[in-house]
Amino acid sequence: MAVPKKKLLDTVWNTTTFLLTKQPEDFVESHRVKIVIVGSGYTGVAVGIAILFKRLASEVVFIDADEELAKAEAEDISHAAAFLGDPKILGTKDYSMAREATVCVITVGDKATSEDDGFLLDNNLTIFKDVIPKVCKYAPNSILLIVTAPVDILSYAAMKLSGFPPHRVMGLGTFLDSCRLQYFVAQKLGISASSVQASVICENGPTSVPIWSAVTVMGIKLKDINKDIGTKTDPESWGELHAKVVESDKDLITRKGYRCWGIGICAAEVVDAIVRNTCICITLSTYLKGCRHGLEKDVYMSLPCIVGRNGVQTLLRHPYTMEEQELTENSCRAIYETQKSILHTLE
Ligand SMILES: NC(=O)c1ccc[n+]([C@@H]2O[C@H](COP(=O)([O-])OP(=O)(O)OC[C@H]3O[C@@H](n4cnc5c(N)ncnc54)[C@H](O)[C@@H]3O)[C@@H](O)[C@H]2O)c1
Repeated sequence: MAVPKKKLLDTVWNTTTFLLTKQPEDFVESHRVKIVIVGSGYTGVAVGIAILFKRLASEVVFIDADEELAKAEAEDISHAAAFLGDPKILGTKDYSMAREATVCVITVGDKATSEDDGFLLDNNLTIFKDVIPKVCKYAPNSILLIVTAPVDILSYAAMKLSGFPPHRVMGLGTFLDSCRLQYFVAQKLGISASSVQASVICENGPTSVPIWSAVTVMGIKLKDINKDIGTKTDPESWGELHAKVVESDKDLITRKGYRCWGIGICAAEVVDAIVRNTCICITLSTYLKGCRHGLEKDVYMSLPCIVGRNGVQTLLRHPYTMEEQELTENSCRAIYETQKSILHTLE
């Protein structure tokens, strides 16, 4: 309906009041899916982009101690928000912006580069002691997805520091390692990665365990064709592919200075499983109460998990071979050896 010219000129107005009958501040904010990403470095931004391209969130908040970085990254992406389903994208150092988040992805990390894993753990643990309580204060019902390395130890620390039930704290663990093994196996066979099922479990690190007994193509076990697959006596040296998986991060960092895309895409897949309650089965670092894997200690390590709206809903019971079971116990022990050095600081 046309507004009489006389009436408009008589009222105080600006372009917005002229164009819209209701002011933006009167709009009701209903049903938002807010995803918070703590850490706006290479990894955090890759996670954010992957989430946005999948249109999983109506709001993505980047939180970083370097507020200008977080704001600039959010703004850079926002300029093309029209092609991402018009989400709200914000950058801040203010943790109150995490309020009512569905998922909080933790990618904070110390900038210092050191070959010493103990140094990395100490520094990142100090950051976690600062960051995790703040996130949990404002997003007490969220699910925490830990990406920061060493991911198994820091997922355990995050569970302790948050006070969240273990099913709501998970680490990205060996999810990307499983994808990498799937990719390398597919390359060797000359077929597509999505036609191959492959998983790597336990530590996200050198003691990770490739489950060769369950590498399949259309249900056909490669182990039924080559009974020595992945072992030292394997004439086809499939085990080299696992070595490539373990070396992947180092290799990419040597060649391009950092790595972020694979991890970003995997993290978005987990967020997708939570937001849409898809109940997919993937290898994630999850809480294991003592005894389950031959060690009477509680640890976080990767196993095939069913993931949905409540986080890790359940675990898959897998019939591992004797050799795989033995390697699993070794890996579990290796994780606990590192974890025990920080236990007293978490009480
Ligand atoms: N599991 C994996 O496969 C995998 C893959 C990639 C990265 N990562 C891990 O993710 C982490 C981040 O890697 P990156 O390459 O993005 O590093 P990065 O240095 O680019 O980013 C880290 C960000 O954390 C921020 N930060 C540091 N301390 C903070 C604090 N107290 N509060 C808020 N923000 C803080 C920094 O300002 C920085 O922007 C590392 O621990 C890395 O090892 C793991």
